[in-house]
Amino acid sequence: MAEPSGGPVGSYPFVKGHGTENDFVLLPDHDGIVHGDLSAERVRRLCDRRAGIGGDGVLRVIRSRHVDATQADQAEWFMDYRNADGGASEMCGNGIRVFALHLVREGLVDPAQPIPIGTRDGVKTVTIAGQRITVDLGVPQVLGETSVSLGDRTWPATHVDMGNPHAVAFLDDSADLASLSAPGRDLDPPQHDAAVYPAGVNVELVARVGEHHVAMRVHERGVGETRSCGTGAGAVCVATAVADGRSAGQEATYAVDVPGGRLTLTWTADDHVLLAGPAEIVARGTTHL
Ligand SMILES: N[C@@H](CCC[C@H](N)C(=O)O)C(=O)O
Repeated sequence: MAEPSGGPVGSYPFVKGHGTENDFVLLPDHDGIVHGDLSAERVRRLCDRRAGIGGDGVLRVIRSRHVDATQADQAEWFMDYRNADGGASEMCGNGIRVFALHLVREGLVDPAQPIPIGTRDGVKTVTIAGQRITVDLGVPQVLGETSVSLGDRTWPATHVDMGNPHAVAFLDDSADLASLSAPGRDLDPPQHDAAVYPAGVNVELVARVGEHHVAMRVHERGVGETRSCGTGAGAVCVATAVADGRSAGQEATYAVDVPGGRLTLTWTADDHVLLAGPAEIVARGTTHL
């Protein structure tokens, strides 16, 4: 039974999961009849960490044919991703790994085969090998230099498009990522060039840890600081490899430490970015939110 606004009345199922502590509320809505247009207000209620279930975003689990018929012949399932503020984004690298795990747990796909999933950035392929869930994020675009600021500090940043927009800034060797906010506090929203990013941006602040090993904090568009960002880690891999002088056709792999764990990123010789790491489903239930 649908509300006039297109949302549901009564209880409906949800699933909670995370990838390196980037956490999501999944809404099974296979044929698009439970949640209608899925309003921004409903997404905000679900993601609210005090009055709701809590999450960095919502992943509606829906068949591609109900969202984008052009993807339906390649991918049965579509990840309808929304940021915690209710806005849509093109892609979510951790979300799609959690989404694939959910499809497997529900018996909706064969985990032994590559799993194609539709997104607003086109079809992505996920593969599962034990605890390691890998998504091919596709071909990155390095779009030049910009800058980002936090308080009275400004850094040069690399503009990387991973399907969604990113600004990657490297801190001085001596800089401490933890010092970017008061102890136990989240990052304030970094300032960016609105002319470069008219639709907003995800900002990654990066420190080198060792050879082919970096650490990052991220402030996500539409969310705030999160414990991890998969496309952000992909952008960091690309910006770091460029800074390290990677030449076209050369494979580069980086360990990327995030507050919620570690991701492994590979920029392949054929120019794709692969994001690998763990994902977990932690709860299933019903909600009336
Ligand atoms: N956490 C995600 C990215 C989610 C979307 C982002 N906030 C945006 O607005 O582009 C990831 O793991 O990639």
